[in-house]
Amino acid sequence: MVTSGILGSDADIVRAQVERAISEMRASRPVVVRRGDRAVIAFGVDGIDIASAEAAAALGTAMPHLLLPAARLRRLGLDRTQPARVALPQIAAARIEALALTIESRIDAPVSPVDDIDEAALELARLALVVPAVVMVPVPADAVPAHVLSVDVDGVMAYRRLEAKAIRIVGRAPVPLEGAPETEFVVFRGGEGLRDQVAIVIGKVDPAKPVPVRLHSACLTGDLFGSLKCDCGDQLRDTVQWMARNGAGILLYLDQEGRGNGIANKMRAYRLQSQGWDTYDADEVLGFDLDQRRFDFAAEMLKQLGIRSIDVMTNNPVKIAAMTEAGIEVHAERRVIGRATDENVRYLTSKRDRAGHAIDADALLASLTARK
Ligand SMILES: Nc1nc2c(ncn2[C@@H]2O[C@H](COP(=O)(O)OP(=O)(O)OP(=O)(O)O)[C@@H](O)[C@H]2O)c(=O)[nH]1
Ligand SMILES: [Zn+2]
Repeated sequence: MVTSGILGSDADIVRAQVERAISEMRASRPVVVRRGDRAVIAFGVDGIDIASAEAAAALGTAMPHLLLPAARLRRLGLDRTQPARVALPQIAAARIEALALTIESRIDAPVSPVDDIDEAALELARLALVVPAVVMVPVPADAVPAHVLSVDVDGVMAYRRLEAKAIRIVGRAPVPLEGAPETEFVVFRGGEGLRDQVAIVIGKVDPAKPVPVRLHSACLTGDLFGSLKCDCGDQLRDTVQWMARNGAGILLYLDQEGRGNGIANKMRAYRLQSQGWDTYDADEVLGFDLDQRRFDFAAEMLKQLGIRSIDVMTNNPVKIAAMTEAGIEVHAERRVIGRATDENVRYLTSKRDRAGHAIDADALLASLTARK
């Protein structure tokens, strides 16, 4: 049913609810996740207020549980590919922290499968860029306090897909760059969590031919500050210069810091890395899988710029597959390699070995040795 009201159609209202729920979760406030007459009060573990979780438990009739993603369960010693629940007879802060966050913990109780409400709560945590671990307190639907925001399971699960299409241009202007004077920045709003995404259009792009395109996920440390821990800054600048020299291209600068985990979680992962963990294991300790990113909204940006066929500049097979799946023809692939440093060699070889990136790590190592 489509009705017209102050907030728009029914679909617009559902979208607004999900966006508000993301904001609540980021603020460490509880959210009610509902389906029909089932209701569960969800508390993201990141910044959880134990007193309010206890107050919610006092309203409940069923035992609360802690929801953990597969990556975290693996770190706790279980061979899992799906999330699971652990019963919480009490809302005990120390136990929740041990199960959800502590490095060297082990699972301490049997786990059970998740349901649709659990899946939606985990998706909300991911959209909110908080650690994907959630305390779930089932309550009777009529016991839910009016001031706690409610969100519907189907709305949450459909959100990313719908939002990818809802992206739109909100501003554009010429921004001459060093070495690429004929450049335009085109800002889109939408996609995951309504963030702003930027297409940097270099030179005169001809949509009738395959266009050189790089999808570049934001890396504050590498892109802006020249961090030695990754190769992002080199990839960014080298691509822009290459496009300018070769006539034209588009760099999509995507607000997906930390492989989609957000800057706070990337710093938590870096802290673990400084204690010896590799880039993917560090993310797993925090409950994240290899990569949280989706690129469907990036394909939509290209379509709105009139681009249908691209020469993609990446080493990442997931980016290539995502373009093809979203209906963008990948005419050719070009690799983008930054400088090897003592600090990023392990990161680059991990990307090759664990995420299948097309990185010639032997050549990188040789270039590192040659420079010494
Ligand atoms: N979680 C996490 N993210 C990282 C780490 N190092 C870099 N990143 C992020 O990884 C992403 C790298 O983005 P890209 O260079 O566009 O993508 P890619 O997957 O490396 O693929 P390429 O196109 O081949 O470069 C950025 O969002 C960085 O912030 C890390 O150690 N942990
Ligand atoms: Zn980086």
